[in-house]
Amino acid sequence: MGGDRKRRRRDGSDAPAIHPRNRYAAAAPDFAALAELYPSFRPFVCISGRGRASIDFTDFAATRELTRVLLLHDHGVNWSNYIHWIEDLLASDLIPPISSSSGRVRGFDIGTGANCIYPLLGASLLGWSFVGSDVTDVALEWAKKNVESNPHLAELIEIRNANAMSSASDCEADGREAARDNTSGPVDDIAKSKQPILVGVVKESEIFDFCMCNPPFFESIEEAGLNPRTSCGGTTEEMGLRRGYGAFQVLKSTEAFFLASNLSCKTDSVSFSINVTLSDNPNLPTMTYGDDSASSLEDSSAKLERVVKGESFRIMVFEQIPGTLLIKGSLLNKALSDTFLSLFSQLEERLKMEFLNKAR
Ligand SMILES: C[S@@+](CC[C@H](N)C(=O)[O-])C[C@H]1O[C@@H](n2cnc3c(N)ncnc32)[C@H](O)[C@@H]1O
Repeated sequence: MGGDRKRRRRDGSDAPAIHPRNRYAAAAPDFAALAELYPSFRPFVCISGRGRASIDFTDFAATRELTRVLLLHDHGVNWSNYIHWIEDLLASDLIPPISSSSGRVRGFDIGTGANCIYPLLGASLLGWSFVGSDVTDVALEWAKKNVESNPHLAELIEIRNANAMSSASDCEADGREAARDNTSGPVDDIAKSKQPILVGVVKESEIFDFCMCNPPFFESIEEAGLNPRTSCGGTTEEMGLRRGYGAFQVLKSTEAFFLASNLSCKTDSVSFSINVTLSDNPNLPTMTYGDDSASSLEDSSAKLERVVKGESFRIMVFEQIPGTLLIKGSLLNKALSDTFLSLFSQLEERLKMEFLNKAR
């Protein structure tokens, strides 16, 4: 069974081909084996006349349990816990019931991310409807694509650009304000510069049963790096390198970037990670990329002269969800925080230039 296979629908059209890197491209999930392993899934599995184990895909409870065991078994994730905790809260006396006109639970996911994971899970596991907001173009674009590629859930999920919504409502508010009083008062710069979260993003008269959010949100990679116990992911994790570029290509480009800076790299192509060691007496970086990056690499070489020996940081490339590669840097030596942040942001620029520009 190859990844190029195309199934014919009953109406004669081609069903969308399964992506070749989809974990089920070569072999569909083994329902019998899953039933052996997960007793909760067993009642939904039936054996056809030809001895094939399957489930009734029109049964909501069966598809819900299948989603849960596949996420757990094949992806090692219990993402659905978050959704089930909300489910428990809604069923408890802590939150008064809200009767929406549709009778459907409706949630607001602040910062839904490129994966849009919670709206997708909430809609598929429990039939809830969602508004998922975000502020970065890449997250918004991929969240929409992820919703569109699940047409059975698309009706239930709306993706909202928090920036666009709130600037529209700011304009309206400013207009109203100006009409009332055309002597403008002092502007609160801090409030203006903050990104909107709910005000202006939630529409007037909209009602939600709950609002959820999976922080942290960082303004910049520097801010993310302020906590020495966190790996330097933040906005970079949402960089979203597109399909068509494998993790291996990105790993190799990352390695080339560090080698060009005369840094020593230990690349592990099994775990898709690179351990980078800064020398205490580095040579000037050799330029392999365009002249435009010369000054920034020279800056970093000046910084390198002040640094210490030993493995300094680790870069990992991984695919968190199909279609989005994440590049994560972890600082191994706290003393190198400045150098790490500087090199990591140069790497981010480099990879964006190489992979995002090509993909446009
Ligand atoms: C840690 S990620 C969470 C992604 C996803 N919800 C998850 O749990 O995997 C945080 C997300 O919040 C977004 N974000 C940051 N500030 C925001 C704001 N003011 N409103 C909406 N989204 C925001 C970021 O762009 C990022 O996609």
